[in-house]
Amino acid sequence: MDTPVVLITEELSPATVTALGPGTEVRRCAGTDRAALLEALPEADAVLVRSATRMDAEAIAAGTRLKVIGRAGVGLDNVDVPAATRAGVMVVNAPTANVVSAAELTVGLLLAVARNIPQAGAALREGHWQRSRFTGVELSGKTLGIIGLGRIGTLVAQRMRHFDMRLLAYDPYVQPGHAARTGVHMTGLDELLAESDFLTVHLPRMAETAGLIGFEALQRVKPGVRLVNAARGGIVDEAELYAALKEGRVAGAALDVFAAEPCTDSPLLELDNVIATPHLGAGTTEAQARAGVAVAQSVRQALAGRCVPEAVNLRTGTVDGELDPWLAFTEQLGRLFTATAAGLRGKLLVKVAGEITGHDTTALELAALKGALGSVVEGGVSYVNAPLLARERGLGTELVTAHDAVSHRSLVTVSGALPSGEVVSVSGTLDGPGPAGRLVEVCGFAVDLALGGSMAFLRAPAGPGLVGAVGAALGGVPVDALQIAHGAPAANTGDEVLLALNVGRPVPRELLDDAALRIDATRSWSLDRAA
Ligand SMILES: NC(=O)c1ccc[n+]([C@@H]2O[C@H](COP(=O)([O-])OP(=O)(O)OC[C@H]3O[C@@H](n4cnc5c(N)ncnc54)[C@H](O)[C@@H]3O)[C@@H](O)[C@H]2O)c1
Ligand SMILES: O=C(O)CC[C@@H](O)C(=O)O
Repeated sequence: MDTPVVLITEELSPATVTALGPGTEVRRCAGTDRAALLEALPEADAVLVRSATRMDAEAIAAGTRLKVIGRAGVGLDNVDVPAATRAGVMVVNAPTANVVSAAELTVGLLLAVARNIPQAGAALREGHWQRSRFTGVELSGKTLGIIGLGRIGTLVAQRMRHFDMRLLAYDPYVQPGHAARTGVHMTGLDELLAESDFLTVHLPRMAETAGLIGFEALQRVKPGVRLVNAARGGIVDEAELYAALKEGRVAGAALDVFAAEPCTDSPLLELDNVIATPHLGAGTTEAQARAGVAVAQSVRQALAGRCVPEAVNLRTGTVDGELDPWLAFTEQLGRLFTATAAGLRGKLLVKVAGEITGHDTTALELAALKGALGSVVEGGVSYVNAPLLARERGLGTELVTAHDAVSHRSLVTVSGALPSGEVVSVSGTLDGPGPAGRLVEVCGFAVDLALGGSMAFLRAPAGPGLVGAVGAALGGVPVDALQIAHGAPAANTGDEVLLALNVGRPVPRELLDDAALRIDATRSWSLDRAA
């Protein structure tokens, strides 16, 4: 396999490249230079961005080899996650890496907007010693309204409690118990706006939150309120905020984020009662190192074909390391299932039995689906888009687990019913020495062959001379192993047997047809080495 190319499009901590390790080729381009980005993406297996690179549908489509987008930070508003999911591209972020830094900046902005610190400092540099002009207000005894009590909102609450502030929060998705433990009283938005002396916003930017603090909300604020936004631009309507600041209804604002960034010419920047920073919430050495390393580690896992706990568009969470070999193996079973069933209909049942059920095996359902769809769906199938592609084809999946795997330590079976009612199933295990898995059952026939490489199967009436006839038909195709498998006692296989072969190279269809003809096979199929 070629060395994967990781494209870095923004300034990231040097620790990021170290964490990517020697097995990747790092390339760089400026994510804000659209033409350069679109030119570099087609060769990238992974792209690492912060908030300034727009990974929209066009950019994702340009990344024809792209397997993962790593966002070294929290917000994903610059990444089109649905477009990535459709394209089978994993999106990973570093959801907790910079929350402390963002909360600390918020605390700094609250103090700065209360005491006019930046303005007073700037005036002093210009030679003006103006003490009364910059008289501020205390935080102690005042009410702080926190809009969005998630990770950062909570850290801000925990810190501001020590400034003797009364804490209110508006967040319809937070449990009251969490707020109570943090010393915060939950309210409706109107009550919070009416009662707060300081407001701080900690929401993601989404359709629902864009413009949330707009004309109506700013009409309802307590006159003289001071507002901090270190979350995302656009949640506070900039034109309405400007008007409210001019009128004095809002006494001051501290803004770290803007609707369009970089932002150097907003009318807000001309107001004396506005202080601003250039999106510095995550701008600390610690946060950058944490975010870079976390996202680099996730990207490495994604490039190695593993499930990544931090992936935002993947159904599985953490996958135990011990389950890793089972993922690739179950994917192979999924491929063999599709070849055996000659199609995909209705529902794919993934049964996991035995010792491995001691782990969370949800990812095996995805692995089977990825394998099952891989040979029949054009374009890439990944853990990310497999559920979507299955839904589009009306294919359901179900995972069932059983404690006991009968004669194996652990066993995975992928099965499904054909329109005729016939059940197709394939089972395999990784029991035994070595990493290679064994195929132990195909449609009720008990086999014992290595699963992998190229295989061929013929189902035919039992009788003499089967092996010779098949061998003669396959001619020069090297046969590594051949078994005549009989139906398991409970299987409804009649007087048929299954000839199952491990072959050294893919069997051309015409040779398999010839072999089938010679032994009156009722069905024949093959599995080629996975690409
Ligand atoms: N300035 C910076 O550099 C910087 C750094 C980190 C994060 N951020 C921004 O801060 C935001 C918050 O980060 P977080 O880690 O706390 O996220 P989070 O997901 O932990 O918290 C967001 C909270 O908003 C709430 N919420 C969602 N929709 C809401 C709505 N319509 N009304 C009220 N509440 C709603 C959620 O329930 C959640 O509790 C991020 O989305 C990111 O955009 C900015
Ligand atoms: O500095 C950055 O890249 C943005 C940080 C922050 O806004 C985030 O969403 O993580």
